[in-house]
Amino acid sequence: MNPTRAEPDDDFLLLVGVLPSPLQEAVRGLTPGEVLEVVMDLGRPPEARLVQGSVRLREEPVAQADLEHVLAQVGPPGEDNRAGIERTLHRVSAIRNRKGRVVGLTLRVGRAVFGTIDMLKDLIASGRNVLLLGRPGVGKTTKLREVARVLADDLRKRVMVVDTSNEIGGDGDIPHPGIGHARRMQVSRPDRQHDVMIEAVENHMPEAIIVDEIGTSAEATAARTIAERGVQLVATAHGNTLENLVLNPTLSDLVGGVHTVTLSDEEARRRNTQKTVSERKAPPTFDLVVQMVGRDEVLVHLNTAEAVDRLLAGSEVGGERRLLTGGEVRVEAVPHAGAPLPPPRSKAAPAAPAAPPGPLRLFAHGVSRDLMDRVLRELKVETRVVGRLESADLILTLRSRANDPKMRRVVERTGARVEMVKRNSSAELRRVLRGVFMLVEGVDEEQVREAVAEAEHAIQRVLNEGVSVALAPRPPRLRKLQHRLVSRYHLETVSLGSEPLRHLVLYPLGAEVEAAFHESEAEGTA
Ligand SMILES: Nc1ncnc2c1ncn2[C@@H]1O[C@H](COP(=O)(O)OP(=O)(O)OP(=O)(O)O)[C@@H](O)[C@H]1O
Repeated sequence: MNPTRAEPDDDFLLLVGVLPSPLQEAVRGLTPGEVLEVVMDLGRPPEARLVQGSVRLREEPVAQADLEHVLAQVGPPGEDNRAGIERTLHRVSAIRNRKGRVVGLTLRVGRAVFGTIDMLKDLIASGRNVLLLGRPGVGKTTKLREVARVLADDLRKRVMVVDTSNEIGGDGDIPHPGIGHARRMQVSRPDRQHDVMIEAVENHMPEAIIVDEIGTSAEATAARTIAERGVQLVATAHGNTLENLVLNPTLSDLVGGVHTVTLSDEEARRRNTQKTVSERKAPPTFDLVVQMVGRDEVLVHLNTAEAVDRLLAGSEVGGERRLLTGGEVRVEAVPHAGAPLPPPRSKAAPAAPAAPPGPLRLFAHGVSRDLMDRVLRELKVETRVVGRLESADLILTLRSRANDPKMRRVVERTGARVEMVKRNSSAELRRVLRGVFMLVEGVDEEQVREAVAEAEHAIQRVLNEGVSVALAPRPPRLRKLQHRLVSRYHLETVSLGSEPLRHLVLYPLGAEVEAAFHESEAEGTA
């Protein structure tokens, strides 16, 4: 049996079937493709969580008998408090009280989604190790399942899925067709995942290994062992962004690990830094990191080593944004900025051998090349000025030439970013390029770092917890920088208060924000 696009709906009915009958009726009334989870908490009305928001399934609260009804269908949850429904991809997770009795259930709809990794296919096919990051529920497991199928069926590799909670290959001993011909190893207890990862390499000669949720240092070590044996590893890890991972002492090893080193006075002067700095310790286990911003939007770090080095040097990491819209994949370069990377300090900490994605490629369209070169030198940003429109990641165009049909055609094809300058003056070029590279004039680097770190932390909280978060008061330039960072995640921001206490507040997606408050920083007028 091959999975088809229609199959999830048939599978969906199997999940509906384990619910008490009044709830079955309510869930059947919903559009299957929009249901992500059914949530049943003792003493509260049951709910369905949808792609957009959630709905109550009935007013009457969930009773113990309702929970027992579901558990009788799916069997007792394992040590990870999860149970499955045989030959489906659904997952039922239990919440227990202090005495061990189940008082809540989350029934997650699992789906095999064909084509969901179209925007990552080249990365997967490259044979390099890929780590997927993203907030819970963003669709990491669904992508990983399709990675297994594509590697096994389309690229004809010997693939082994290490399936700790049977989430990738589904419940039961025969894997779900969603993983294609990939083989699957079940894991008896979650704390054995690292053993099974090693067992997979030693006993079954795989060319690729797929693992969901690397979360412990034993698993990080197993991942390194697999990578050292030349087996391709595609995995997910706890953590939403590369920054989270680097700051996580247990998992930072996946991206090379971090240690603190003390520089000589001369070296510190040369780099213009403090004497004690954080540096990457080793080559990363994963060559590429894919940060899932949404189901159909990712930020790819094509060279983990370089991205981590930039992060530790306090610079913008940049990357490649990929978007799937109407079946088309659009790729845009996200420029990185800040000080150039320090050279490797000694042979003990070499840079990873992976091919670097290179600096941002810039094309001057109607803009004086000499002037642009001069401003770029002055701003000390790392770019390569290219001679062909087709090779550019970023096109700097004179406003009067912005509608040039040839340029528009190229942009449509390459997805290059276009920035406009009103006139050929160095002040204007400086203004635009500063915006592109997020350079902030008149504030010291430490303040910039702090404002960026604060905004990133808040973004994660808003995305994970769905709450609004107020940032500390900042001067207008830093608020503008924070606003720009937040807007990449399509979150709402407003500025509140008056100077010097004016500050940004971040709101979750879709929150109703009073239009009158809308952030003027967006237009750069603050
Ligand atoms: N491309 C997609 N199309 C339709 N549904 C999807 C898609 N991606 C994910 N989903 C649905 O969204 C929900 C969450 O997906 P998934 O379990 O893959 O997320 P996750 O990031 O692995 O979450 P967690 O970290 O909590 O395990 C599931 O109900 C899944 O079926």
